[in-house]
Amino acid sequence: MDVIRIIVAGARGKMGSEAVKLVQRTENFKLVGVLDHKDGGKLLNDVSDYDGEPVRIYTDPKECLENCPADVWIDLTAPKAGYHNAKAALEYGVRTVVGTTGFTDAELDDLKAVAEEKGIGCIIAPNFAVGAVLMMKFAKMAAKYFPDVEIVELHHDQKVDAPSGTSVKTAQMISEARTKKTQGHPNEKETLKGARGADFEGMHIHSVRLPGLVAHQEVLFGGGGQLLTIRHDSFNRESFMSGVKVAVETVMNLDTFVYGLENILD
Ligand SMILES: NC(=O)C1=CN([C@@H]2O[C@H](COP(=O)(O)OP(=O)(O)OC[C@H]3O[C@@H](n4cnc5c(N)ncnc54)[C@H](OP(=O)(O)O)[C@@H]3O)[C@@H](O)[C@H]2O)C=CC1
Ligand SMILES: O=C(O)C1=N[C@H](C(=O)O)C[C@H](O)C1
Repeated sequence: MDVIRIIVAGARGKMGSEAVKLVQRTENFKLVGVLDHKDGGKLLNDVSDYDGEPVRIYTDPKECLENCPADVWIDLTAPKAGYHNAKAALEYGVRTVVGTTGFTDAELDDLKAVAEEKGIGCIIAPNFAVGAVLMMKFAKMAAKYFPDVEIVELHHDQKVDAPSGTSVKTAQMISEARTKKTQGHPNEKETLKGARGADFEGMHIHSVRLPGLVAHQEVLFGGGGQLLTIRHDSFNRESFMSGVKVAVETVMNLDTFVYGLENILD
């Protein structure tokens, strides 16, 4: 098996530190550099419990790419940073696996254009947990029969983007199967702004942020006298790592842009 050289961006964060552990324990993955906000110039070993071969922390993506020859850039940072990092990596000819959420449609289109122009793989997955991918697929199946749907996503209170990337992806997948419909009473009025949540093509997305939570989502379908609830819970960040591993392995054989893990799972 060929060794896959990997840079992890956001390596000191909640997801990035799990990704570093994943790279460390996977036989043919090799950590060659990391990017983060803090401790630029130091070794990761000096500021975390990483005990693999020493790797340097960079704060500038281009400098990181120039100094750390890599096959794959894993990005787990923050909305704006994730976009700029992924673009820099693709322009440098490095394949990308992006878990960062909160991109605009224009940013996604731009990353797709750069990946296609360069002819290299780029996987953007708003959720790497296999259960969450199944939740989205089941929701799409149900939407054919139940056009009335509300999405409730619940996350820890350190999350900066709302609604979550997963809830937006869920709404996009549902809209592929759902007959367009504006839900609720036609004369509905909010007496408190935001009471009905975000509006995605007439579907509503509600974002809950509370300490103690990790990542959770319910998709509620209502029909005459019945309610179908599809729910997924991630109780820890380890739950995302098998998806990250599959994405890294798959991106090595891709020469195009993929949005959503469901497009690469069997
Ligand atoms: N696709 C998926 O399955 C999942 C995706 N996510 C997404 O992954 C991202 C990271 O989540 P999480 O780990 O919880 O967040 P954290 O805030 O814990 O980690 C983000 C890390 O990136 C660093 N960072 C932020 N901005 C920059 C920048 N401009 N340059 C360099 N480093 C930067 C942060 O540093 P500092 O703290 O110093 O700012 C931090 O170390 C989010 O977008 C989240 O939505 C999360 C879970 C699952
Ligand atoms: O920030 C998080 O934690 C998560 N972000 C992703 C999202 O926005 O959907 C994936 C997962 O829900 C955890």
